[in-house]
Parts: sequence; structure tokens; C-alpha cells
Amino acid sequence: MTQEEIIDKKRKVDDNLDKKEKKKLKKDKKDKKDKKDKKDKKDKKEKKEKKEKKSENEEETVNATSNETPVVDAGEIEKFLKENEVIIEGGKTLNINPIINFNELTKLNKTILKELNKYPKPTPIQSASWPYLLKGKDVIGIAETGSGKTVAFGVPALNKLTQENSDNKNIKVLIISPTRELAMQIYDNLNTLSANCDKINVCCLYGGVPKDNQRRELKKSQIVVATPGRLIDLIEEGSCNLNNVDYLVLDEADRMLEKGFEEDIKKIISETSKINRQTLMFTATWPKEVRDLANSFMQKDFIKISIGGNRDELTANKRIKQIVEVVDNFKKEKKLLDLLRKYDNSEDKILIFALYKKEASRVERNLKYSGYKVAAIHGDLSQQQRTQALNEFKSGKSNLLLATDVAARGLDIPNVKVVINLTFPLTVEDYVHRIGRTGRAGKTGIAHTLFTEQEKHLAGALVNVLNGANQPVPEDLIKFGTHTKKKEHSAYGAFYKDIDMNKNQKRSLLINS
Ligand SMILES: Nc1ncnc2c1ncn2[C@@H]1O[C@H](COP(=O)(O)OP(=O)(O)OP(=O)(O)O)[C@@H](O)[C@H]1O
Repeated sequence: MTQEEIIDKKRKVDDNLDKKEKKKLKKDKKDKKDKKDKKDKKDKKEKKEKKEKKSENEEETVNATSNETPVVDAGEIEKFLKENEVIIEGGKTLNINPIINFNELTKLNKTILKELNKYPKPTPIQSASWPYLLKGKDVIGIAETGSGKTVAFGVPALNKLTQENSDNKNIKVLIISPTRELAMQIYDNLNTLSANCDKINVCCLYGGVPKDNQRRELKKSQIVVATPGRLIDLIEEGSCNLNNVDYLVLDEADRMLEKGFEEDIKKIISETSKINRQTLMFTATWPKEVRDLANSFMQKDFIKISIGGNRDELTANKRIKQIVEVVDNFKKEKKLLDLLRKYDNSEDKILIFALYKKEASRVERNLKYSGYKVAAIHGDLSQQQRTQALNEFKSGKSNLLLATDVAARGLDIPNVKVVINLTFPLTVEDYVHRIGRTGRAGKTGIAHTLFTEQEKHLAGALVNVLNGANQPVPEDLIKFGTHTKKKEHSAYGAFYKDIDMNKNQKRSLLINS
């Protein structure tokens, strides 16, 4: 064999060896892949089984929280859902029953339950939202004015704190309100509900009063009820830390998400816990302009609960008799005196709404001049004057209250029999909230509205609200046309109206809150 032949043979042997090696390597690789696929498949299966088991457990937890003893039968639940036109959307909504009677709340803290028992039974929004809230779900709750939404979001918050059972002095629960007076009212409600719960402290932060006391209260409170302006002030100076807040409520949520508040709310929410935060939004009106922004703050599987049918449509409380009169603008104040002669019997309370604070001051003066004992609440008054006016109206010391839209939302004043809209608000949502100061907690009431040509762009939306509540629609109103002008997502509503046009808007928002 020549040298060349030897080299050639060696190369062939090497090539063969290479091929074998490659083949072996290929086989090894394939085996490895098969093994990995098999393992992945097994892991996936186990994960799936685990997940299914977890969700089964979760369902059990819900039932344990809400209906450990199933005292309500399926027929009664069906009847409840139908009668109250309950719509539940989103998330895993199956197998969760509403809590129709308080005695189904077997796991609820006993002292809170005792407080609740002063009511005959939960209101529909309480019945429908509690099972989800007690389970830690994010909820958007939309129900008519005066239907007990404060207790709906308040009870699960308090219960959560009693379960945590710690001496924790961190702020865990934050409730944001658009007005000072509403913040104070929510604070009072939570204090009543938690009166006998040891170690739960609530504090209320709002503008127009000194900060010292609020700073002190903050140090020992787990629950904070606040208006945005003062809250941001206290955060920025380092007196308020929201990092541990894992239960966040926007009351009057659509108002809080409007342009005037949007940036403040984004800032406040960014300060709260990012892990496992439960976010709640409650209101009586849910315009589509705020829905995307609202959704961006919620967990993916949040639940939306509407009571009284589809509340994406603007809906007024049907127990309120709505009377709308189309009048000449310059005749309104004389007409108001006629209405007071008609409705004022010195027993029932009457709430009169003006649009601008200057208008409110003027009308207040004129009414006093005409001999009426009237209290007034608007943004030109000091906080002390506002609080005093509201207290006088609540106690019955004065049975007339003249207000701008600072009093339009949330205020729960007993026995307001009549709401008079001297000047129509800037939005029909505000109209629904204003008239909702009467007819609360199952009662009836009257809303008498003076409508002028200046508001004709809102005629269509108002006609829809009247029709939706089976109320008479005056011919004069239809004459303005039923075209509804699209509402813009911009600065409007209570605060906008109440501002001094000489100041910039942001500053005015802070002053008012
Ligand atoms: N289960 C209940 N049964 C009867 N009354 C209740 C019940 N829960 C709360 N209330 C009462 O209903 C009234 C209205 O409650 P609340 O102010 O919370 O209404 P709301 O739905 O928040 O109204 P708004 O939309 O105007 O803010 C209050 O006086 C409250 O004490």
C-alpha cells in the first residue's frame, strides 16, 4: 500500500467514525428532546390539575365566606336577581350567590354584624357585591342613589382589618371622596360600623382646616378617608405613606375619574401597594367616558355589578317624582318663591341647587330678605361655615339649604322631601346625583327642575332619564330636540362650577377639596 493509499484509507475510516459520531449525537439529542417534551407535558398536566384544584378551593372559600350554611334556596336567589335586575359581568361569576340575609354572613366579625343588624336586610348592592368583595375581588358597583353603597364597600374593608388582627399602624384602607362633606360622612359611617372593633382607627383628611390634627390621626390609623387635594399635600410633605394600602375605594368613582381629578387620582393610586391591591369603584352613574381609565386601575378579572338593569344607561332613582318645567331664565327666581310656597311646610327639608357660587350667595340673600330661614353651602364659604350650614340643615334648625354641586353627590341627609333645581347642572349625570338627595333608602321624594333654553343641549339626555324612570316629559322640553350632545371628558361638574374663574383650575380644585 502506498503512502497515499494509507492516508486515503485513514480518511475514510475517520469519515465513517465522524458519521457514526454524528448519528450518535443526533440520537442523543433526539432522546434528550423527547425526554424534555415528556417532562414538560407532565409538568403542564400537573400545573393544570393544581390550578383546577385551586379554583375549586377558591369556590369553596367563597361559599364558606358567604354561604357556609346555605339558608337561602335557589328559588329565592333567582327571585332576588330578577326583582332587583342584578347584572354581574366579568371574572369568574359562577357559583357565587348573593347574600340575601345578614345571617348568611357567618364568618363576618360579630361586632360588625351586630351593627349591621340595625337594618332589616342587606340592600341589593350589598347583597350582590359582598361575596366578591369578601373574596378579595376588584369590583365596580353601580346602584341608584341612596342604596347603601357606603356600607357595601365599608363592611368588607373593616372585616379584612379585623381578620388581619394585628397592631399594625400602617394605612391599609384608603377611601377617596370628591368632597369634604362626603369624606366626613363616610368617616362617620365607618366609625359607627367599627365602634366596637378594637384597634381599628379611621381618620379623615380634607382641605380647609389645619393639618396638625390630621397628621396626628394619620399616625394611628389603618383606614383613611380623604379628598384628593389634602391627601396629596400630606403625601408630598411626607406625613402620609400609602405603600401598604391594599384596599382602595373610589367613591363617586366617575366623578373621581373626570379630567379635573384624573391626574391626582393617578398619582394617589401610584402610591398604593402594587401587590394584591383590591380596587373598588362605586357610583350611581357610569358614563362611558371614564370606563377605560377605570378599567386600567383594576385587576384583569374584576367584577362589574349593576343593580336596576343596565346602568351603562344613565338611570335615576325611580321612587323620585321628577317634575321639569321649562321657564324663561329671568323668571326663575320668582318661580322659586312660588315653589317654596307650594312645598315649604316647615316640616320637610328642601334642598335648592344653584349652579355658581355667586348665584348661590345672591339667592341666599334674596331668600333671607323674603323671610326664609335658609342655610347655604358652596365653595366661597369657609369650611367652618360649610359644616355649620350642613349641620343646621341636618338637625332641622333650617329646613332650606341652598347649595352648589358640592352637595350634589353622596350626601345622605335624612328627610329631604324636595330637591329644587333652580339652575340646571352642567351634566345630566350631576342632575341624577342632585335629585338623588331625596328618595333615599327606599323612601320617596320630589325633584322639581327649572329648565331654560340655555341648557337646551342637555334636553335630549334629560328626556332619556325622564323616560327611563317613567316620568312625564313636558312638550316644551321635547321642542328643544332630543339630540344628545356628546359629553366631553373634560373639566366640568361640581368643582369646575364652584371655582373662581380668576384662579387657575388646579389651584381651585385643591382649595375646594
Ligand atoms: N341594609 C340597609 N338597609 C336599610 N338602609 C340602609 C342599609 N344600608 C345602608 N342604609 C342606609 O341607606 C342610606 C343611604 O346610604 P348611602 O349614603 O351609603 O347611599 P349611596 O348608595 O352611597 O348613595 P349616593 O349614590 O347618593 O352616594 C343611609 O342612610 C344608610 O344608613
